Amino acid sequence: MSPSSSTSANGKASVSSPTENGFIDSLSLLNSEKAIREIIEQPMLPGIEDHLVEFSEALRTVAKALRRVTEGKAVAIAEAAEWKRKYELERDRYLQLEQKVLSSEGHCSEFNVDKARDLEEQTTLPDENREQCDLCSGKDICDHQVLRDGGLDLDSSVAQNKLMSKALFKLSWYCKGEKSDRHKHDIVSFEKGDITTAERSSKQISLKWESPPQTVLILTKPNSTSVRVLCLEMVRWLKEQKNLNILVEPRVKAELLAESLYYTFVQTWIDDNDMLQLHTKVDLVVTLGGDGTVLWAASMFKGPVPPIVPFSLGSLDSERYREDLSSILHGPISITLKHRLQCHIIREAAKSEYENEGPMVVLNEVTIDRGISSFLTNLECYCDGSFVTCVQGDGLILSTTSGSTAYSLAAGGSMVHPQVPGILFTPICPHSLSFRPLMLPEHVTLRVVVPFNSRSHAWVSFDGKGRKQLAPGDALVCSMAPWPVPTACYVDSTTDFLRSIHDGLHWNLRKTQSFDGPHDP
Ligand SMILES: NC(=O)c1ccc[n+]([C@@H]2O[C@H](COP(=O)([O-])OP(=O)(O)OC[C@H]3O[C@@H](n4cnc5c(N)ncnc54)[C@H](O)[C@@H]3O)[C@@H](O)[C@H]2O)c1
Ligand SMILES: Nc1ncnc2c1ncn2[C@@H]1O[C@H](COP(=O)(O)OP(=O)(O)OP(=O)(O)O)[C@@H](O)[C@H]1O
Repeated sequence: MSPSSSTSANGKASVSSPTENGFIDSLSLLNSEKAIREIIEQPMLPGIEDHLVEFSEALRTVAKALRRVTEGKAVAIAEAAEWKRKYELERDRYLQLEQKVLSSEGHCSEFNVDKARDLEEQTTLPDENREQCDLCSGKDICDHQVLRDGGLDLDSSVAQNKLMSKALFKLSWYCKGEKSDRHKHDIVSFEKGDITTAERSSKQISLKWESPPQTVLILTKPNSTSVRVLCLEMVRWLKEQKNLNILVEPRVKAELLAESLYYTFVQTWIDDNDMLQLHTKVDLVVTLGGDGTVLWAASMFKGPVPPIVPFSLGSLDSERYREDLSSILHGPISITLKHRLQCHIIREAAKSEYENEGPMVVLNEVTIDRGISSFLTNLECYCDGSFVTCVQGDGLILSTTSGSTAYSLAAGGSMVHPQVPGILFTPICPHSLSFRPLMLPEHVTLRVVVPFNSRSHAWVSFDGKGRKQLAPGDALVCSMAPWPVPTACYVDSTTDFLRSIHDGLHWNLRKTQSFDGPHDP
């Protein structure tokens, strides 16, 4: 039997002989256990601890740098999308200009509504019959060629007797009865050393159709009998009186067909990819339901959104839909451009940028909260790279101004007119007496990070939906989306806003003080 060995606190090995006593095996075991404990407890070799600290700090710096790069990429992707949008707008404007030039040169001089209708019929002919165009002899570009039916794979059982091209419209800004085609931003001038700001730019926006709208998407709140009845009526009226293409969700198409085979003309889409093309086809979206249905409608358009006409059952008179829709289809329409936020989730554990998530686009707000965890959230917030604060409480709401009357309001945020561009920064039940809500300008990028020392995960939700978990090290990056939601007004944006806070929220409702009683002398 070989001698057993153990290591003492000073690191030297001690050797016991098996002949020393009969308990040698258990003794050596006890000795080795003690030795291991001593090794664990003894201080490290001088310098090693410092090296380890340095090494872990270096690793953390590298991780931070990598995360910054990924976040930078997310912002760059959002910027690229914005540039693409600008390019497409510019290209469309150029094509329209070209069309105008051709018209003035006599190529398409008789391009009017009737001609456009004739043209629609021609374009439904097979390709070989479409070579010659009456208006431009097939040589030049007309609107109908640029915009004619593209990717959307509409229900093939439906006879499409009309061309699905987008109606053109123009926006103009009004102020005190004056009209202007250009949206004047606040410009600071300093003529002769005096600083002045230009005319206020917050004006009522008016949308004027340049060609008649042809396709209406109707979205309805599910499981509501009054909504279903109104939808049946409205679809029939829009088809028979206005001769429009009608699109509905697959669920609604099934409901309509279950009601009557009369509704076979109603169109729908087949899969989610088709849904992504809707913005290229739809001229107008009508929602039948409440605010949640408007949020649903906006969520269907990740990019540009067609004008939305909300019919709120219960609160507004849906009986008047014929007059309201007639005047909207004729135009001009007063609209509110409701801003949206775009969000990306940057995962700490992501091995490549493709594992990050986004953009998610919200009309009301993005909320980061503690979910089912009973611990305080611990959220580090940065605005364009500057540290804002650490939110310790139930969570944080980043809200648009049109969402300021929703969850942000319930958490103590201000109500803000929807045409004010900005991002509301509203804590949820902060565990501090001095945490007041903030409002930041629309051009900032906000970053909310769950720090590594957070006791729990956080949860993020988008307009109250699509909950996702944020692990320590994960970040949410949020900025203003380039695609607002144009919403038709009943009167104008200010009157509608005030009406919604009076009627919907009973803002500052108080019994009027009686006249009798003490008066100032
Ligand atoms: N404590 C709260 O107030 C609270 C809590 C969770 C969610 N919400 C809100 O609910 C929204 C989701 O709405 P939903 O309809 O899918 O859920 P929901 O059916 O639970 O409706 C929530 C309520 O919020 C109202 N609402 C939604 N957007 C509004 C807005 N911009 N202005 C005024 N009121 C608004 C709706 O009319 C509805 O009454 C979220 O975006 C969030 O703002 C509020
Ligand atoms: N077309 C739809 N498909 C699926 N879900 C929808 C659709 N339209 C609305 N919803 C969902 O139904 C819920 C209720 O909708 P909505 O807010 O319109 O009704 P409401 O709560 O009765 O209205 P109010 O705003 O008056 O309280 C929302 O969560 C919304 O996301």
